[in-house]
Amino acid sequence: MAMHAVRLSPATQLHGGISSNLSPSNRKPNNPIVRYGCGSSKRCRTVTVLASVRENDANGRDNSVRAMEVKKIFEDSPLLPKPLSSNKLAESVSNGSRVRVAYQGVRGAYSESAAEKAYPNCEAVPCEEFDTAFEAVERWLVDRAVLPIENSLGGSIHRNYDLLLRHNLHIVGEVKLAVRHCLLANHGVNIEDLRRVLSHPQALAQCENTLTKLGLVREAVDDTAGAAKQIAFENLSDAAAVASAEAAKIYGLNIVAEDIQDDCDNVTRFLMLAREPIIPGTNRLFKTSIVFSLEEGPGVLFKALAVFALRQINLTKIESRPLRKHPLRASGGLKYFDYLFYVDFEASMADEVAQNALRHLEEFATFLRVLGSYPVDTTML
Ligand SMILES: O=C(O)C(=O)C[C@]1(C(=O)O)C=C[C@@H](O)C=C1
Repeated sequence: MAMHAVRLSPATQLHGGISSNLSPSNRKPNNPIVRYGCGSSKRCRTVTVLASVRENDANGRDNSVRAMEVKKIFEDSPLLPKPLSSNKLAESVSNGSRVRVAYQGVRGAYSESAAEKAYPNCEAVPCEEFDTAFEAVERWLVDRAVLPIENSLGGSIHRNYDLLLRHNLHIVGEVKLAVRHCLLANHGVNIEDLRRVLSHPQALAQCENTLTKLGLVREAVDDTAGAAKQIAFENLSDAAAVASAEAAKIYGLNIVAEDIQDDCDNVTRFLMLAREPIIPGTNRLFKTSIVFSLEEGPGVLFKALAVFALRQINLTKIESRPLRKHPLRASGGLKYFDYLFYVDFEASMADEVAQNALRHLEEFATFLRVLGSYPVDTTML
């Protein structure tokens, strides 16, 4: 069979709107339809792409040509927006009608789902780096940024704690997302063919047991959907991606294993960030996130945490990070590591008891900043 040109079909579809002109009878068996688009959002358009690529692979024809053509489809498609990079931020133009939410990764990343859960109907804007997502908010190009901060299996996403401090955005909400990982490979690739697995380090950590059983060599990439895209782009036959079922749809991959995370209860918590804080309320359950540093000495952390215990305020999270601007402190001829403590507690800044606790903490903290006071996501409790 000759290599068919891979082309974008004019049959561009609008979900729930303009219908496709590609009837099932047009679909010749040697012209399988690969769909690139999102299936979850009703407003999202789906481009139908005619491609003969699978047959060509099976017949051992030139895979590099196939890979280049598939790559071109992705690059040309206006429906898979290129992630923003810091030097291309100005290219991000708003149509003005929907909340724009920046996330790190490419289409199909869990962060995109988190943005959609927090702001249904939002325009999710992919960014190459977390810094770009922050910058996009700071420069008024988008309204919000979404940031994964911790996972029930993999733990804290440390770098993102550091970013919270480096930038001056406010936490205005949180979202907890059930993360169900799949192993995605190109069609025709079996689980026994796999040698390598690509994904975000957090996702790899969350599937540690399964990946070890399968004896796969881990390769870290920027995000789960980016891994899926790479598998498809490069038409890899010895590698799979750990990513979502949604990413499989978008990048035309096959799900070779489902629910591969080490525990079925796998939840990632994301933070929503904005230029302005929200006005904290008392009408529902609120949480407040703070960061502080302390002098060195016996019992200082105990004293700091006691300001909450004394007032019956529940702590939900504590994380320590190096104080990077001043990582070492000399005292009594010794050098100590210097830390920042990030604490989340269950109270609103509108509660007097929370204000009193922070006033008390200020008495001995060398630095204190409130990162945000925001409603608790109770949908997963
Ligand atoms: O790579 C993605 O899809 C992301 O959205 C990032 C991320 C993370 O940083 O934790 C989000 C959710 C999952 O825990 C795995 C990866």
